[in-house]
Amino acid sequence: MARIELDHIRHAYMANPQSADDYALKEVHHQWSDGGAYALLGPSGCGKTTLLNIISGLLKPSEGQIRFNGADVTNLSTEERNIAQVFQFPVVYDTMTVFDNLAFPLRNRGLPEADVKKRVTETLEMLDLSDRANKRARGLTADQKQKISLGRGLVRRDVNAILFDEPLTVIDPHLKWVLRSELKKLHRRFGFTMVYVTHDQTEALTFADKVVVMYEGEIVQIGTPDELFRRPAHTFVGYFIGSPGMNIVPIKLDQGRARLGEHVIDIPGATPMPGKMELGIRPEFVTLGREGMPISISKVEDIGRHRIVRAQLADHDIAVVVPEDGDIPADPRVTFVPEGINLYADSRRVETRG
Ligand SMILES: Nc1ncnc2c1ncn2[C@@H]1O[C@H](COP(=O)(O)OP(=O)(O)OP(=O)(O)O)[C@@H](O)[C@H]1O
Repeated sequence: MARIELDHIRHAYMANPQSADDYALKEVHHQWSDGGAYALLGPSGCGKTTLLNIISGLLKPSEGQIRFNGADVTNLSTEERNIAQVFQFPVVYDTMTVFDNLAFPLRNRGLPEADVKKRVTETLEMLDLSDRANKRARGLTADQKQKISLGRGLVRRDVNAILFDEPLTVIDPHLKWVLRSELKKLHRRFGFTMVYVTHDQTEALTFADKVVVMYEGEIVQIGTPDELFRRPAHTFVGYFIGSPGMNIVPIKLDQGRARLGEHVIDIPGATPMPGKMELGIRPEFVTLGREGMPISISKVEDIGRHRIVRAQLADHDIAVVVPEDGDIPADPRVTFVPEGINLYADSRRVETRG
């Protein structure tokens, strides 16, 4: 398996790009560790597939260098990079048996038949396909075929990385959960370097050690699920991760205090900065009660374990998470839990020395 270094990578699909907006992938400069499980998460069109294809070798970046364990692979093909890939739709040889489909990449590399048998049998068991080993792939359901594709990616142990491009799209919801847990187990057992593209936050957060959040051609944060929740580095991360997303309200910042409309919120250590200032606070860190800033409630959604209160605070929409048995007073007010407050200047998080 390999450490993947992305050294000042940029990519434009057009010839002669002029400005940053002409790049589908703006500058990416990161190092991903050997054996890491990374999820590339972001909305449609943010550049996930572009970055994945650059790693796999399907696409040569307009600028920059990509290295595996220090060796430059920028000009190498996928084959030469020794990468396994699993795509959104199954890639399966219909006329071969399920067993032979999985054995194919191993036999191709001349692995002794006894090892082929051992690996394939193990992988079939993991994917719960053992009883179909000798059946032809033709006639299997779409999700069984996709399991074969996953199996073909996982059966090899010698690859530098396994790349997954929205691999569970065609899988039914229950099986999705099962396969995600299996992938996680496999990762722990074999220490594969895995890169997994998805636009589904649940999928990303349950699969990955590190989630790489992309937005408009940029990596805006790489973090653990907990870091993305507590300290979103960009307002987009706050909004995109979490359900509901982070509340983001414009503020004016003085030394140590933020003004939100006529309200004042103490933020020790905060200093005024140039740029558009915003305060971000997750609905879980807003306390509803009889003290604090008055809100007007527009809706209460009961979602079982807790309720989501939708309200206006100083003319801005906010969401508040209230425990199932929590009180909603007639004159509702809110306070912000200090540790849940994040400050943003032009959408980027700024540290306070509170
Ligand atoms: N072959 C191409 N030629 C020109 N533009 C492209 C090409 N492929 C992608 N793009 C553009 O590059 C940007 C990033 O696309 P990309 O497919 O990497 O995004 P994505 O995050 O994977 O989206 P999705 O989740 O919809 O697959 C988009 O604006 C897209 O229209």
